[in-house]
Amino acid sequence: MSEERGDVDNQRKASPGLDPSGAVPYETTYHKGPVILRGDMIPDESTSEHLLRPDDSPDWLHTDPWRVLRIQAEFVDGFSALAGLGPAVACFGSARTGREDAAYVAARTAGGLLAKAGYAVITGGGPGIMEAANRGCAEAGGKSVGLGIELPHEEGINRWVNMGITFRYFFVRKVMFMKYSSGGIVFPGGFGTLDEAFEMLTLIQTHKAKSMPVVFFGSEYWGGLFDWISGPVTSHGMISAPDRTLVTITDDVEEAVRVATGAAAR
Ligand SMILES: C/C(=C\CNc1ncnc2c1ncn2[C@@H]1O[C@H](COP(=O)(O)O)[C@@H](O)[C@H]1O)CO
Repeated sequence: MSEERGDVDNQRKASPGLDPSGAVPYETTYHKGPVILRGDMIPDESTSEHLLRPDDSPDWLHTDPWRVLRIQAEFVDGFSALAGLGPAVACFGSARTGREDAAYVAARTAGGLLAKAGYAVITGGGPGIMEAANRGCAEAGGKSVGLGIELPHEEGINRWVNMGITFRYFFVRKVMFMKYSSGGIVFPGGFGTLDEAFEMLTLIQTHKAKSMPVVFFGSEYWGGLFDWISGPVTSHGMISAPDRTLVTITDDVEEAVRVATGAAAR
């Protein structure tokens, strides 16, 4: 071990005549960063010995301090991978949409149009709408990004992604969606899609994020939700009238892409 260790029992050797009370100064000094320790304060085990000692149990892996480091590592990996991405639009939508579904066809078309307009497509990297948007983008030669999430029994990132990152924590992944997109297209979906769309809207509404276009594709699917938002949610004062203007609803893929890329007035 590199730290200077002394035999504690031999540290305080008598120095006859130094002090009539018999007290003698400490002989050995142990350095621990900026701290010095002497006498009984010197630990039995040096820092290096502690580091290199095999663990008795791996329980510490499940403690919050260690979890915080894993979360930090996930942010570092995400930021490092995405920092140079360039302009991008997030596409959200159901993981369950079949390949024959009209919404799949629309998302694939949108992915292609976004790539041709010079935008990367960022999805959750899963099946359904995510696969469709990644597929359209990859087919058009664009940057097709999948921000996957570790889920038991899931296949992993779809084969149309050319830059994929798998996250353990949903909230870290959400930061990546927000930080690296300048607009979003929300295709029909369930709880996951609603969560992502409303996260985006809430951050914009509260000015935690810059204002960006959010397009809901599919008026028949989303109409009921927005009738309710424009009706009871607004009349009860739960949102203000301008909040309703944060979203565009359309059935036209080209319009969805124009609005999401900021190429059309909202
Ligand atoms: C449940 C199924 C697949 C799950 N796989 C997913 N992979 C990646 N991202 C996912 C997955 N499921 C949900 N998401 C995220 O939520 C949105 C879709 O959720 P919804 O509840 O289906 O609307 C999507 O945008 C993803 O970011 C089926 O095999």
